[in-house]
Amino acid sequence: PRNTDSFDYENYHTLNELYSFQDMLVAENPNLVSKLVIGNSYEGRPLNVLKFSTGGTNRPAIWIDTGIHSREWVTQASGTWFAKKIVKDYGSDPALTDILNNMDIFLETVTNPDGYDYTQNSNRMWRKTRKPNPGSSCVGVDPNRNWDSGFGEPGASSSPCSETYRGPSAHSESEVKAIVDFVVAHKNIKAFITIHSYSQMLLYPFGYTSAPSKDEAELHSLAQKAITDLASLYGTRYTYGSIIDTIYQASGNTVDWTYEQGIKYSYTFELRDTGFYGFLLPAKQIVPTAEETWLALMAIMSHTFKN
Ligand SMILES: O=C(CO)C[C@@H](Cc1ccccc1)C(=O)O
Ligand SMILES: [Zn+2]
Repeated sequence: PRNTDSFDYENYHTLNELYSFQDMLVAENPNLVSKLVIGNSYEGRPLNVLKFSTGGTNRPAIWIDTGIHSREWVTQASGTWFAKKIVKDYGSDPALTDILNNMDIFLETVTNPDGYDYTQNSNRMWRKTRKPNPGSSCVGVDPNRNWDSGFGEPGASSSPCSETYRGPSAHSESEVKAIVDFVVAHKNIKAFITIHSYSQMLLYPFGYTSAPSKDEAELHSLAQKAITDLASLYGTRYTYGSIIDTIYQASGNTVDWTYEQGIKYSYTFELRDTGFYGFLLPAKQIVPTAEETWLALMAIMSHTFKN
């Protein structure tokens, strides 16, 4: 595709196509979009983050990532659609314009590039990172168990061959450490949204413990509002609640850590579907999924801005 208008949002793309989309979007919108490289993957690929900013210095910010689990292809595709949506709506949608006149948005669309490349070329069902594990023939760490929050407690595996292997230590994976370092250095992130598929759920901390978060009531009611907005478009129904209550116990997960860093509005999305296609969601569902999810993201971003 020659530009982001002719990019085919209704299909899945190679890693190179997703990276070139990022560069095209920046080139087309130099006053709104820039690209940060926050680190490198194990295999040496840049970890690119799109920054949407209308000025200021270290403004309060919203973080969104997609594709931390590489096989969840509708998420990287949706993240790409979100990037274009932000550019299209700034200046025309009052709510988004208001947000971007006061806050920055950071969007990492390919959060596990090594894994994504592997799903494209070797194993479509790959989930983890691609770093070899010393003393094991099994490769990779689950990047949603590698965070320093309840790390190593029940809800993750100590076996390198497990899909939920937590890794040898917290933040051992460069793809995770890069985000940790970014969050710690930025100090002004107000919402952190990490996007997975599938199950159609909107989840908030905690996953490692059944103890409710201090903000449970607010996170619950905001989640309810967000999934109601989501459902208004195509009737897609989500469940919602704390991670441990709604899906299962999971330690060392992303939003438990971001919440414990003080980022109150920490959410994990599980996009379409509920298992009929699962990770192999047909490409024709990409745009409808992205459109409905955007409504939920706007609910969370607007609430974050107002609070
Ligand atoms: O990958 C999954 C499919 O997206 C399910 C997620 C469920 C989960 C979501 C949020 C926090 C911890 C776990 C996972 O096991 O890491
Ligand atoms: Zn996942």
